[in-house]
Amino acid sequence: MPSLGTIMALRGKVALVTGGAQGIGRAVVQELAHNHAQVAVVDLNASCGEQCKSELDSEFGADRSIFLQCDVSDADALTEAFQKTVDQFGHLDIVINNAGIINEKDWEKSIQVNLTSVIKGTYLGLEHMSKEYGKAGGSIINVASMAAFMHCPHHPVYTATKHGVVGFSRAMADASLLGDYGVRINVLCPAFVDTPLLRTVEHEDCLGKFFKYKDDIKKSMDHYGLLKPSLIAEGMMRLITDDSQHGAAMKITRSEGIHFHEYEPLSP
Ligand SMILES: NC(=O)C1=CN([C@@H]2O[C@H](COP(=O)(O)OP(=O)(O)OC[C@H]3O[C@@H](n4cnc5c(N)ncnc54)[C@H](O)[C@@H]3O)[C@@H](O)[C@H]2O)C=CC1
Ligand SMILES: CCCCCC(=O)CC\C=C/C=C/C=C/[C@@H](O)[C@@H](O)CCCC(=O)O
Repeated sequence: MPSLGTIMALRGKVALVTGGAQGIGRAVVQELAHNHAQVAVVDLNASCGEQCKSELDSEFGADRSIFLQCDVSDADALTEAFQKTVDQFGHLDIVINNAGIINEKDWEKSIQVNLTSVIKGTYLGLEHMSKEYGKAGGSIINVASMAAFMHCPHHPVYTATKHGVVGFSRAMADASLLGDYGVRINVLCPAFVDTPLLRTVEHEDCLGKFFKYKDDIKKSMDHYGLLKPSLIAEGMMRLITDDSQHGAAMKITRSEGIHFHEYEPLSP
């Protein structure tokens, strides 16, 4: 049951979620709509996206969401998706750069989707929300991973992209303060979550030369356990609605639940 505070915080707000048609993004889209936000679901997968839109229409009405089929690694397409969102709903308040893949074979693609697109999505979010562009402010949450705090031998490029997302997001949070953008920027780092992404590790096309370690990955999943996408959505709602959160790295694990990485203070 959504809290009155969350509904108050999100009613009239417009959110854009990349990778919103499945997995973690789908859970976040559901929670946003449930709390009376309007949502743009941006996803490469047209069939999943149309299914998601149909479900949202049935539960919340056709005016609560749009589905925009888009490859986030295509900068022009992503730019168009942001503009279509603002054209449809009039403004933008929340951006969740969530889309991500595991592909150690076509590792350049992993970097394009998991890091370059998150950078582009952050900059597009600022163009539509930052006071430096005459806008009213907002909130950006980039999705990294607990892989950003560990180094796993079976997906080194994926690990690199997630380290990059954390570093970029925290640096942009500092820039937002310095430049008085009025935009809070945070990063969310889940452990293993029970979504279709985890099933990609069964395919040699995704793990490439590291496919021989796939049993090791499964041991990690068994050891650490799988989280439900709904718990990640709960953490996302906290980052969206808690105005005190800026530059934070939220971790979500089976052992510690929703918590935050504690960074050493920078030496003066
Ligand atoms: N599942 C897990 O164990 C964890 C996932 N994450 C991260 O969470 C985010 C979401 O992952 P999941 O929901 O698990 O994955 P998922 O594969 O279940 O869903 C990802 C969605 O993104 C879409 N997508 C993929 N490439 C795209 C592209 N180029 N353009 C637009 N949409 C695209 C897919 O169509 C899919 O609907 C990713 O950034 C992932 O790295 C982080 C930690 C753990
Ligand atoms: C190839 C599979 C990758 C799937 C997508 C992911 O990003 C999975 C998440 C990657 C690693 C998860 C590690 C989980 C560790 C936690 O459970 C934690 O308890 C370990 C303590 C480290 C810490 O809290 O800093």
